[in-house]
Amino acid sequence: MKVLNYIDGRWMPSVSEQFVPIINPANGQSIGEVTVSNEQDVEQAVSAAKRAQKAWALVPAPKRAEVLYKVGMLLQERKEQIARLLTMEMGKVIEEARGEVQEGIDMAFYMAGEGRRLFGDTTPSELPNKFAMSVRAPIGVVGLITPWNFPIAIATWKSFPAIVAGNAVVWKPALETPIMAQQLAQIFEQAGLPNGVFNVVHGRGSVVGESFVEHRDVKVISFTGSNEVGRRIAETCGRHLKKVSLEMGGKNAIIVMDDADIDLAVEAIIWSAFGTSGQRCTACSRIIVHERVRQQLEERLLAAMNTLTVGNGLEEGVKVGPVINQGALQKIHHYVQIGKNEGATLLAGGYMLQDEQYKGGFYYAPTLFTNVTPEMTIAREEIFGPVTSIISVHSLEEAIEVNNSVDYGLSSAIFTHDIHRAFTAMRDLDTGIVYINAGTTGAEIHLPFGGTKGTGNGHRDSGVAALDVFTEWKSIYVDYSGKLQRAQIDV
Ligand SMILES: NC(=O)c1ccc[n+]([C@@H]2O[C@H](COP(=O)([O-])OP(=O)(O)OC[C@H]3O[C@@H](n4cnc5c(N)ncnc54)[C@H](O)[C@@H]3O)[C@@H](O)[C@H]2O)c1
Ligand SMILES: O=C[C@H](O)CS(=O)(=O)O
Repeated sequence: MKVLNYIDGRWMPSVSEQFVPIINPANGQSIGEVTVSNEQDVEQAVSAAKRAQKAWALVPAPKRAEVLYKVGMLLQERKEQIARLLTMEMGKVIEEARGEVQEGIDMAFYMAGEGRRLFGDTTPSELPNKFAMSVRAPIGVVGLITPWNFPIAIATWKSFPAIVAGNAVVWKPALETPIMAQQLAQIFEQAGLPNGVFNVVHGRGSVVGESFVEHRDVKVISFTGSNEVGRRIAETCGRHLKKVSLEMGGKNAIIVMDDADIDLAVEAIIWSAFGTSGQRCTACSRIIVHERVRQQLEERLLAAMNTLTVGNGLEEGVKVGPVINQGALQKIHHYVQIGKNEGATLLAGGYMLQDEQYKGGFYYAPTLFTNVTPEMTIAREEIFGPVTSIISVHSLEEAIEVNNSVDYGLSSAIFTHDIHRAFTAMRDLDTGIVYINAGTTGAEIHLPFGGTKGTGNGHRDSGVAALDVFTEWKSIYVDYSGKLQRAQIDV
């Protein structure tokens, strides 16, 4: 499989003529190659988008939405095929891959509906016979930069609202997962989106990403990825006074109170900590447990972890797939070493899986630490792998304080049957997403998605809030009095 750029409705290799292999993390084998672009390709894509956007913005929003309905139907038709490719390219197990494609389908229909709403406001004027309103106007060319862990869902969270609002898109997907970008571009092509409204440029962040962050005709950057890269992008956008939406890492926690349903909490922890091999921004990487139920939780958690099968995500019964590449494997293991050196107790895992059945792939055993303190590195930094840590507390107040003590603020959860505790946690947990009696993962696409503190810069993906990123408010006054009326003049 050869993955090319998609620019102005045409499939083309980069002018660089360079390709790199696409690696299946389950076995280390190449499943194709992808073109590696440079600044010239970006220039071409941005000019195409700029030309196309002018006409696209004039198409009425309900008509723009019709393309998204078609996109939703095509995604639905190809759900299984795309999900299988997603597992081969990124490694997540097939049931999760199907779930990710479903997120894209849901987002298509949801955002298509927004084409018939795209609400503005009417507001009474201060003056007689004068009408005042505000409308959402498209911004122009928007640049999307996305990670490899949700290579299709996150692209739909961003591109669908951008397009329905009348913008044109230039997208730089992660170089690890270009096949998903190709699938989405093919679907837009087949759905009849006019040429140039949706463009994909593959390449390295430091070249392609930076060059369109710097580009004067790209008016908005919507980025999802690591904190380090997000901060760099924000600095550049700041210099150019460019609007930027950042969705970055997390250090999410599940709080288990002494009145919790422990079996339910264990089920949620298993799913949130080890699903997608812990490579979710919302992954549960801290378990903050009331000391009275700590031992019970540890025992049941270990029992549940023993039932987890690690392997190729396409195989029946596999619950935990590989991590994305060798670099990720080394980074995860490094954090495990730090955890041990800083005095945490390793209860399970802590090693790479290298038996014959895992040959060539990038597999890490689901790992559980206990006796972790909030100051330890493994309790503060994003590991992005199947590693989670138990921190013991003595009260709800302490649990909330520990939850809030990290630099990130994406998702948190509490297990309790006490309505006072649940509502107090809902109010005081300093994260963009709070779950009561559910794990930290599993966001629904019609609610805003994003976080506080180091997780972002106040914008949100998903839900109607996504439209705030891709539109600008325009206030309009219509004076039908037939005379010049002046506001702000005292007569
Ligand atoms: N908050 C969220 O919504 C959310 C969702 C998923 C993943 N994430 C985060 O993403 C991270 C994992 O993804 P990753 O490893 O792909 O992140 P990353 O930051 O390394 O890369 C993200 C994207 O940025 C590009 N990039 C890299 N350097 C760049 C530069 N200098 N200029 C412009 N673009 C550049 C990459 O090529 C890629 O497309 C984790 O930190 C995870 O928490 C956040
Ligand atoms: O990052 C994308 C995921 O869908 C978010 S969640 O883990 O499902 O909440």
